[in-house]
Amino acid sequence: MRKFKTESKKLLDLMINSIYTNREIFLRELISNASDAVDKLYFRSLTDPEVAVGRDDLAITVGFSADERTVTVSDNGIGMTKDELDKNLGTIAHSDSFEFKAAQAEAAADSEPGEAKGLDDLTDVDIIGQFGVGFYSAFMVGKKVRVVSRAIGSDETWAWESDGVDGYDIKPAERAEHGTDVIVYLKDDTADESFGTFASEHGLTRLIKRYSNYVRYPIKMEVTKSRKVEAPEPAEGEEPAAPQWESYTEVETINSMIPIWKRKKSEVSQEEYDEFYKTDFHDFENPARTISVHAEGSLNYDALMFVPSRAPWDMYSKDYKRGLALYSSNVLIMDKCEELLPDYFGFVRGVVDSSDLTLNISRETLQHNGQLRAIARRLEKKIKADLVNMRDDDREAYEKFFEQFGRTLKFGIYQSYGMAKDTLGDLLLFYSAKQQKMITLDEYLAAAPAGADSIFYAAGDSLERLAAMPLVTTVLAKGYDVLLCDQDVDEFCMMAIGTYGEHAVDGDEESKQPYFIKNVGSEDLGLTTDEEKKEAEEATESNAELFDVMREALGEKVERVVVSTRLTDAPAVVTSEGGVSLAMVQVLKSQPGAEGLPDLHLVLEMNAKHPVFEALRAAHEAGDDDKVRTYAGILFDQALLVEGVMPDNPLAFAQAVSELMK
Ligand SMILES: Nc1ncnc2c1ncn2[C@@H]1O[C@H](COP(=O)(O)OP(=O)(O)OP(=O)(O)O)[C@@H](O)[C@H]1O
Repeated sequence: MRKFKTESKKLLDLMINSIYTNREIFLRELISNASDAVDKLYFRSLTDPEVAVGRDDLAITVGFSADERTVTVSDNGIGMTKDELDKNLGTIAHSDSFEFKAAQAEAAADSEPGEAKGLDDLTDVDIIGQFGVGFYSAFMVGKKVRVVSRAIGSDETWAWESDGVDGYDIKPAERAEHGTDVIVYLKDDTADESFGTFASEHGLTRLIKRYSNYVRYPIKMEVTKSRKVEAPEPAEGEEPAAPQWESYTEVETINSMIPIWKRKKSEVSQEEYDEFYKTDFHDFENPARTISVHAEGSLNYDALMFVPSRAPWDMYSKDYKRGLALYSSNVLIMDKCEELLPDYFGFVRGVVDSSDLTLNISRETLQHNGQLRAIARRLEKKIKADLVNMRDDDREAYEKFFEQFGRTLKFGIYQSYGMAKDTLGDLLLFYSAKQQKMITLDEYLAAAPAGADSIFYAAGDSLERLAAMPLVTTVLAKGYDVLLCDQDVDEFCMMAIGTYGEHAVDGDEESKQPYFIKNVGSEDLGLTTDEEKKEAEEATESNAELFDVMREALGEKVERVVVSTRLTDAPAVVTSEGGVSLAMVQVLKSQPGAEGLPDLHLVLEMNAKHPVFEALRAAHEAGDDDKVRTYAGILFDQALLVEGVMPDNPLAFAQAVSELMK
């Protein structure tokens, strides 16, 4: 027996047991090797007139025997001589494929222009192997592996055999033509693992489809089918016999071969894209958008991405895993590569294929992901551009998209503390109280009165309620629009955006200022003239005694009672100082771990022109402060109710109102 030419058996052991965590990938590795072997032969046929094989003759065959517990991967590729078997399979981490690739790259660099010699000229050749370890993954599932190979142009066949522990034997064998059979003798089943399941039609077709669907040579397998047996015509008067079925076998190509993402967009119909999306991403609806990218240059990759029509049911659960499927040279590396998508575009599904990636040894994780990050950045730009197109060219579709995924975009801004606002800000839609439809921030600004320097919004839990809120109606009455925000994330998102775009100050193009995003319920909107402010301050002062009584009656609930500058119809309103609005506190309260909430600084603002205010003054002047206290409580509670907030003590409110009715 020959010993493995590696420093220690430990390396092999380590490899089999630790590098690959996922045992089923052994088939992917063996098929990739077979694909490399046929690719090499094809390459040889292009340069060596002695080798007469056509591309159509080349194939990979997968077979199994349930009784003998074997899985076989065969190819009619380049094959290996006795020496090559020894060198390639006897030395761990020796990759002939890698050397082949390097040699071709060198040839390409040296060749004269127009001289088709290097691998780069032959885009039809695409070698997958590079580390010289993939083959050994067969020992993760096999107790013995036998490789029968005949090199092209040789009349000798040799069989390499090993149990993957100490070493291997190479002995003469028989094979009709050039190529290689790798026969894996599956390990015995254990209580935890059933290796036998690999030796089944279902098990193998599943793995081929999953990992090797886009290998560019046909992967053939004998599959069992059933057909109806032609029954003889029943004799006169006889009932026709029940239909009989028989099973038969047929060799089928299991993989689909041509990756749809490598085809030019102009050559693929939308129906084909839709079918691919629905089959591969298990959706029953067509995608809302299809984004196909073919990049050549410093980074080479193909990407095919889809925006689903509907958010998957688990989209907003913490178990949802974002990511694009990552292929390298047509072989699946990873189902969901998170690094390829930012969180806020996590709803995008799709595939990226790049032969440029430096894969680490197990191909399951990527060692140097600088390239990956560069691809991710470009994909992000593509997705953004596509969404902008949809927003501008197909507004109805965009609004549907936003209904499904707008929350994700808003979270993206909030979670990035506003950093992502340049990417996402112009994609947002909010309900305009004035225009009564969904609009973008830019559309808000375009319709704003001359000189406007802010974007106003109101947050709460229902659009109807928000539209009727005095805080909103007064701003509308002044000719400004208010964006009505009814999602829990809205106010957080607005605060994270903070400012948006910019405008010239007093017509001076040199000095630009951003538009401030302001909550009508918690910020000075800058809509009051100095005179109005002064008037309100004086009115507050002259009613100081009355307001003291009211404030005391309300205890801790309010910081101050003042005359409002913003009210038109309503008798009173509750606003908040310090940036945290009433609506936001409601959202925070509903979250788990709501303790430690920021202190609210509430202000009861009174409408000095409202008859209720007159009634309060009259009661106070008549010395009836009990009435003042009751009214203060009712006013405060009803102002909360108008904003959709439940008073602390609804019963007391109801009793006070009933009392008044008597
Ligand atoms: N079916 C095959 N036909 C011809 N040569 C093969 C076959 N399978 C393996 N080899 C040879 O054995 C070498 C080692 O294979 P192995 O799978 O361990 O590494 P690799 O394919 O080069 O790299 P990787 O670890 O990235 O898969 C290959 O480079 C190739 O030269």
